[in-house]
Amino acid sequence: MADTTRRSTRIPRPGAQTAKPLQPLHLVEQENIPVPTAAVEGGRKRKVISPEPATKSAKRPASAGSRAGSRAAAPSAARSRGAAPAPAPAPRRSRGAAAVTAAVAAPALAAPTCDENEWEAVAEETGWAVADCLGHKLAFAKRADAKSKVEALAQHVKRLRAAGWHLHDAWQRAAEQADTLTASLSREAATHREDREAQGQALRAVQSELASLGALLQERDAQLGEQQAQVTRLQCDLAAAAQNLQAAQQEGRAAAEEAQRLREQAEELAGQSRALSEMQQQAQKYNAQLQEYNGRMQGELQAATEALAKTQADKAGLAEECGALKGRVTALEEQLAALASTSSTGEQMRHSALEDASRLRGEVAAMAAERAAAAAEAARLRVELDAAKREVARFRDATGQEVGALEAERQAKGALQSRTAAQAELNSNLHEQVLLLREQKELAENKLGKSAAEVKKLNAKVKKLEKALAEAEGKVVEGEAVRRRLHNALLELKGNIRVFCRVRPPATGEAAEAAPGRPVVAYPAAGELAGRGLELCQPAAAGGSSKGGPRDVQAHSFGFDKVFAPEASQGEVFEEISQLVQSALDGYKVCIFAYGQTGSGKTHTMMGTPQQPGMIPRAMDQVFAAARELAAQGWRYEMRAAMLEIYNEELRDLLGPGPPAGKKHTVSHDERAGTTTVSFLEYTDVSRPELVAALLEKAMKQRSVGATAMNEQSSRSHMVFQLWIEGSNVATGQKAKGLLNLIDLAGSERLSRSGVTGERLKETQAINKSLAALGDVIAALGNKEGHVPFRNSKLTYLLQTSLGGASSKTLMFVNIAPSADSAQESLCSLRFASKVNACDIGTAKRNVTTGKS
Ligand SMILES: Nc1ncnc2c1ncn2[C@@H]1O[C@H](COP(=O)(O)OP(=O)(O)OP(=O)(O)O)[C@@H](O)[C@H]1O
Repeated sequence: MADTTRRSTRIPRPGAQTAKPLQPLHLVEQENIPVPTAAVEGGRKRKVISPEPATKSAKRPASAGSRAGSRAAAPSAARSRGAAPAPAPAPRRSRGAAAVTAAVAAPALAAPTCDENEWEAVAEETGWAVADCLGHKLAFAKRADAKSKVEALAQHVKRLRAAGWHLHDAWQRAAEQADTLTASLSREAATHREDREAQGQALRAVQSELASLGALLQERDAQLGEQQAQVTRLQCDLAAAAQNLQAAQQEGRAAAEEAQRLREQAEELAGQSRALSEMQQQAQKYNAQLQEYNGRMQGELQAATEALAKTQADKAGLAEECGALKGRVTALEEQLAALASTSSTGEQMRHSALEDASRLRGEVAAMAAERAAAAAEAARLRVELDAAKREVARFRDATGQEVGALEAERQAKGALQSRTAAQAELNSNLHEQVLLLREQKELAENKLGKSAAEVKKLNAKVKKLEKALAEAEGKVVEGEAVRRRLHNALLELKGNIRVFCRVRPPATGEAAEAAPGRPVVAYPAAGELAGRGLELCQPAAAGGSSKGGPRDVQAHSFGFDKVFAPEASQGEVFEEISQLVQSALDGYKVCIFAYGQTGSGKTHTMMGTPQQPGMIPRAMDQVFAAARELAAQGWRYEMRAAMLEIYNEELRDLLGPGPPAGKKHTVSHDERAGTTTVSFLEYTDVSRPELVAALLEKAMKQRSVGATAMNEQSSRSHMVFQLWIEGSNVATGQKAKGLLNLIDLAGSERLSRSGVTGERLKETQAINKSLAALGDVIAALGNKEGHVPFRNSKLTYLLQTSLGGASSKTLMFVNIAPSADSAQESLCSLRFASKVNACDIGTAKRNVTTGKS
């Protein structure tokens, strides 16, 4: 960390460090104002800037006076011993050496004849500076006499002695101050080391906390994912169960309806069955009656048939008898004829025959009567038979009808019985079905009950999961808030003004060595400055020569928040600023500048090329990607972009047509809302990432590009890219308004080196003025001054709300060319950047934040 410059004669004036505002150093050098050279030119000079020095410097004259008094006493004592006047004291080399030199040199200042105030009298009298006195050549008038010559000589010697003592006093004061400064610097270095270690520890703690938080977040994300998948599965199951339940309910309802219908049918059938049973019983009764009647009829028929057969047998007997009687009559008539023929005998015989005949006639008559009676009896019997037959026929008819009816009834009964059986079967089937359905119903009801319980369980589970989900979401949101807080704390810990140095690769033909084997830019590979330190070697020619003779190279060490060697890719550089870009999404106002001499790689860093996109396109990609990621947590973003350049202290819109003729862009601030508006500036909605590339291309084409001696494509204007980000979280109601300013500053260059005249000279002067104004603003902010000179340039006025607010974060890239030719410019840029880097360090706010974190 020690300043390796060998220009040890540059002893700072006390109090100059804080009182002097920052300016680009090439300007400082032009003004020839001594610049305080601290032990380390770069590096963060924590707690250097404080209001204290002003008070100290106010008190200083008194102590200086007392020192002057004590110093005056010593030479007087020496002079009183008559010692010869001492030559001007030699420069002090070290603290110990100074003490020795002071002790030894004082007696050597032999008896001067003038005192401490003598030089002031001489200066007052002559109006000379010490150098004038030392360089004054004594000249005598041609005719001057020896006395006047001696007097003049004595006068001159007196003045020289006074000058000598004055120089000696000045040297001694400087030596004392150097001692004090060295002591305070070493104390501060120790404090600084301790601070840095403490901050390093805090930073490591925060980083590990961040890492564990990140891991926790990832774990939570994974758990959330699993839970969501589980919820989805359960919801599917639930839907399926609900469908099953619905189907089961429908089935149940249908089954109940069917059961009801079957029950009704069964009841109807049971009624029918009962009616049929009654009918059957009646039919059986009727059948029995019919059978009885039939039996009776059969008996009667049998008796009638028997009577008929007897009557017919009687009739046949009568008919036989009648035939036998007829034969006997015939035989008697023949006998009578035979008797008539025999008269006497005949007569007698006739008589007897007559008698016989009359008896026979009687008998025949009796027999005829008998026959007639038999015939009558037969006729009666015949009538009776007919009647019986008719009765039988009638009975038969009746019986047949009855039998038919009975048969029909029997058939009906059979049909009824089979129907009853079928019905009974159906009934039993239905009964079985009813039982089955009842079982099914019970099952369905059970299932329904189970499903309802399951649904209840699932609902409870869903509710639990929803709660867990809400909790997890809450935790994610909380995690996001914690991340934002930690991210902010980390950035604050790192500093609200941070400086990165980037060294571009040497161009073809560019000499990158200050001396053989000594590269112009070297990077400490180990120690505290590894990765963030840089050593610039200035070739002798660029550094000038010293009084002590020609020197070879001058080495200057610097430390920043990060140093990127030429091989660092755009991606690696962006990685370091991505957190800052994220801050814009979190509602911060972010400014990222690229500062450096012409051709040092500012535009390459900010815009890049299509193959190697720079910070602006990468920042846009990140903003869109992060906005997409945050959408899952309910964040919605609206983005508007504008691009403008500041050329010769005038604003020009790079995306729109600009103001109408005769008008100019004006910048106005709304202090309360913390917003800035530029009149006639086109704000383009860039909610779609694909619009950005076209916008950037359009802007780059419009940007003023002119040729200078330093860079063929030198950008002579400051280019400002602004992205307004408005986010709102529908879930939490949070709102964030961020602004991202990405600024490619115009190339800084010393007028003497750029060799420009006319318009270019005017441009260069405007650029230098606005860069100096930027330095002033940063210094005033760093010193917590009451007045910050934002209005001194259009650039600082435009960025007022982004640079000065409590929620602003600033990063400056200092771009360096590695060539020997550019070493002086690089030194100026690095010194400017070092002062910017030192500005915000050691502020109360930062310490409190660090303590908290
Ligand atoms: N990191 C790098 N890697 C490769 N090439 C680079 C790098 N940085 C710068 N260059 C190249 O160096 C040249 C000058 O760079 P650039 O134009 O970015 O400088 P500048 O600082 O913007 O200059 P000016 O102020 O004049 O605009 C360009 O050709 C650029 O491509």
